[in-house]
Amino acid sequence: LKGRGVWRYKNSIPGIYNKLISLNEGNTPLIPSKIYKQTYYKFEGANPTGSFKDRGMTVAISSAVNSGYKVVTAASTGNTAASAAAYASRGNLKIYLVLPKGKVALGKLAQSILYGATILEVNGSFDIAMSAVIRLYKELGIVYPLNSFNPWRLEGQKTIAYEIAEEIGAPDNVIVPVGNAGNIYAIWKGFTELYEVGAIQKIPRMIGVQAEGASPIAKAVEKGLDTPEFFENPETIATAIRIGKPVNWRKAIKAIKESKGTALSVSDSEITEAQKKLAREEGIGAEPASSAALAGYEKAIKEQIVDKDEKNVLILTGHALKDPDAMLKMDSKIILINPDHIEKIVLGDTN
Ligand SMILES: Cc1ncc(COP(=O)(O)O)c(/C=C/C(=O)C(=O)O)c1O
Repeated sequence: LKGRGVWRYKNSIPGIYNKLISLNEGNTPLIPSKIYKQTYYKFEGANPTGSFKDRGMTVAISSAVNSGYKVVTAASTGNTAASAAAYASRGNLKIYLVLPKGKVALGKLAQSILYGATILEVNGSFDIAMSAVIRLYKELGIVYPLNSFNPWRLEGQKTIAYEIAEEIGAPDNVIVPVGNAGNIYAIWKGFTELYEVGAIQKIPRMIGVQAEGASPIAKAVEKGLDTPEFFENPETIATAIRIGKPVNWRKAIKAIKESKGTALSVSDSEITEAQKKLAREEGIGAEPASSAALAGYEKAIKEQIVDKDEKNVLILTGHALKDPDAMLKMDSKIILINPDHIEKIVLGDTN
């Protein structure tokens, strides 16, 4: 495992790990944009279970195993579930996933089943599932909570910053989709650690992007509030970030403020258009919540919050395959043909 992905940075990850539970996560592609001169996409969909969650899960599950836990649990909008289930099976741990019934994208539910997790469904939002896990952990203490208030998760996720800096130095702006708000803080923490040891000369501005119907942090930043107004019934097609009460909101606001960044929200239609643009112009398949990064980026350019010619990195947090329903709803070119006449179609198809 030496020299691979997240554990290449073992010395900067706190904790003693006699045993590493790893799927060689990390080392994801940094893809230059065809559209914007100095814009890059950090494609986290290339991780073993298809999202950035694997970076934090390898650390959290390794920590659970090294601490002798046998049972782990996580509430999730889907990607944490898929990742936790994979790493739990890798680490021979029993896992209970608490999921909002009917609100988890197909690919993620399928993965959670595939990896053999016990799935506890609740009627209600992700936030209801989250509060159940917190109560379970506080009352029982025998289960190990894997959500992103678990500091080990963020220690793994901060390696996103390390990889970016190694490849292109410190960007001017980093645009991150925000749900439970751990990742924007983790990435900021990574850049701050590099800055403190002199590896980079400036810390990028952290730009958080939320879906309008689930945007407590974006609204708090826009209104200059210290405490966000939470969303009782968050709603967006970007189900991964359909979170009304982010557990890490304090950390996210700290990262945004200290980096002189900001947070903004985008509509579902802007997210859908961005997902199409990423795929059909950049050749990159990202799920709706990830595409919010491009929607937010283009809105930030329009509002002169960022300059498109600066060195900017968008974090594409999850693979398009996670949410097949979102793709199937898109305009498509499907033509039923008589196979004997295929040349007519192709020769006649001028566009
Ligand atoms: C694709 C994708 N993009 C962005 C986010 C937001 O990251 P955070 O702001 O650190 O929460 C998530 C989060 C998912 C969960 O919270 C979960 O899986 O339970 C995600 O899956």
